[in-house]
Amino acid sequence: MPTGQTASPPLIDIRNAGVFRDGKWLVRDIDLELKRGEIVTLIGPNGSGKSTTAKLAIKVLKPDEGQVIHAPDLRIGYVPQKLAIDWTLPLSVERLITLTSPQKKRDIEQALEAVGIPHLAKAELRFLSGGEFQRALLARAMVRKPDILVLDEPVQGVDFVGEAALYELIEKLRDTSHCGVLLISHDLHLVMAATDRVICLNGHICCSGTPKDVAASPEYAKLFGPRARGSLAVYEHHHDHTHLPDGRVRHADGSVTDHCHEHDGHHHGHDHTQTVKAKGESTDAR
Ligand SMILES: Nc1ncnc2c1ncn2[C@@H]1O[C@H](COP(=O)(O)OP(=O)(O)OP(=O)(O)O)[C@@H](O)[C@H]1O
Repeated sequence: MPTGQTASPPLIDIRNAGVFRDGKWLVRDIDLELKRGEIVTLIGPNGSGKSTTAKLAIKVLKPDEGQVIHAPDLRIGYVPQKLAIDWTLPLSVERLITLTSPQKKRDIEQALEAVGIPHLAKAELRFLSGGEFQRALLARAMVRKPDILVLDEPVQGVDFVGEAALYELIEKLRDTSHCGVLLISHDLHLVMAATDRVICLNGHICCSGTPKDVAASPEYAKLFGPRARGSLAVYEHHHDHTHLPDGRVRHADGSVTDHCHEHDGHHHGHDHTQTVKAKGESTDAR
């Protein structure tokens, strides 16, 4: 069972859903479950229906066939792809968080603390870096204490190092608040290793599975062609040993023992050294 996932019913259950607009199906045959503590990432080329699927998931769009079922009283934190903001007007981070609904000062402080920008409460949005701005948007979503966090391209305008840091933050938010996370990755670039499931869209679900499975799947390779080689990178923390499902421990040198070695450092999920594996290098995705 993936990290943090419980046997509870899904928070969101999309069954065989489709959206029909202007005489065509934008997406069709979408099946997707999101449980508490799970991270699901949607990937796919431009126009493949990622945002449409996310909007379907949060009921901003109604399915024209199939159904979308939410757990009772589901609270959603949504970080949209674009925000309609008049950038000529001064707008502080604090104000962004309270724009659509008032929030307690303590809750705002906690949300900013959780995303690592407690010092930027009064800062003007237009002067923030890309990474700081995305964190402000995350704080705005987290202040509502959501059951699920839906992030439509949370790393836009962020450089590679910042991107890895943001993925690490999202993983941490999932761990501390135990919410479910639906993540849309518009650039086929970096998929968080903490992702339990990747769903590759192309108007329908082209393939799905763990990041490694998807990177190695022929459907994925067919969809992205030569770009697939090395372009799906999986962001991973470096672990010097891994706990196997049967309780044994696999070490960095490949050996397997019943217990950790005395000198073993970090357990799975606690080492923040960053490594990135380009899956195309080790698979024959092409
Ligand atoms: N309301 C709408 N009416 C008609 N067509 C739409 C509507 N919304 C989206 N589309 C079309 O549906 C397709 C899927 O759009 P969507 O925004 O879901 O794709 P996406 O995978 O998120 O793309 P991108 O990576 O470019 O953001 C696109 O061809 C888009 O032009």
